Amino acid sequence: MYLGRHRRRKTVLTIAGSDSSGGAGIQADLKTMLANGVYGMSAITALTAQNTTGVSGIFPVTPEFLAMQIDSVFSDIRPDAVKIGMVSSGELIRVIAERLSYYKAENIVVDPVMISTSGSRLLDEDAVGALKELLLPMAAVATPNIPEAEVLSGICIRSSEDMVRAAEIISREYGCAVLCKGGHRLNDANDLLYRDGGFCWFMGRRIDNPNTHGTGCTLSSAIASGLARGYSLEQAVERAKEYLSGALEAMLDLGSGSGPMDHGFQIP
Ligand SMILES: Nc1ncnc2c1ncn2[C@@H]1O[C@H](COP(=O)(O)OP(=O)(O)O)[C@@H](O)[C@H]1O
Ligand SMILES: Cc1ncc(COP(=O)(O)OP(=O)(O)O)c(N)n1
Repeated sequence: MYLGRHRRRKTVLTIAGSDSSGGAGIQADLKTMLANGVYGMSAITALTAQNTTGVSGIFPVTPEFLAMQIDSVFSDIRPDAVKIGMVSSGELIRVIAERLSYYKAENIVVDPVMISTSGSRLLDEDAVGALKELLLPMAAVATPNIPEAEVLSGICIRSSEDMVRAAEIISREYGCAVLCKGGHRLNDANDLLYRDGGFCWFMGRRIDNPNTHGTGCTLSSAIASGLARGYSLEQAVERAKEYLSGALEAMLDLGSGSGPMDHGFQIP
């Protein structure tokens, strides 16, 4: 029965790879978006065959088909934020940059995914250059983990001071805010946000859970959801870390490798 009432939700587009095991990539992004109160949409850059033990194959879409997906979304339901995850080639990155600048996309969160937890390389050499040159300058925030921040800044990170220095180099070079994630450190889960020449720490509680597949995808999608809903970057990061900690604390245990988190932990 039509009651004449219309609801509007904020919308987020994820441009990323599909993870057949559902813990990272597009699948993690859409679950995170639902749990964070936004309507999620997707443009798939590649299919991956993977599970908790590793990635056995990557099958990229053509540049034309990626453009078609982005056009289909923007021409109908304009996203309030865009999250970019795994993009395996420079050619696909160029398509994304061109289409997003054509549509003047806002609130772009770039997760510069390079290597999976299981150690598989998820992008080629040419893609790193294109990512730096084309995607980082469009980002409201980039969210490298420590190994990715090392590649992007060209310095070795061994301490929290190094995290600040790396984030500063990336931010100055590419003109975006940088959240350097500390999940790869052993004793804490503190992330560093560098923006406009200043920085602040987001102190996380370290959760003793070996199942961390997809933490980066989840965090960046939750940040994009917060930005779409009108939160400041700092508020969006704070809320995203809270959500991620809850998903880790739920202690889901699936698969024989590093398993996924419980994205639906708030659902009874
Ligand atoms: N064991 C953990 N306990 C709590 N937070 C964690 C843990 N591992 C990672 N995180 C958090 O997950 C997010 C993703 O970080 P990280 O694992 O470094 O990225 P990636 O998944 O891209 O490698 C960060 O906010 C980080 O602090
Ligand atoms: C399709 C796909 N995209 C991204 C990743 C990597 O996920 P991420 O959350 O950045 O990293 P980990 O927490 O798994 O290290 C992936 N595996 N697959």
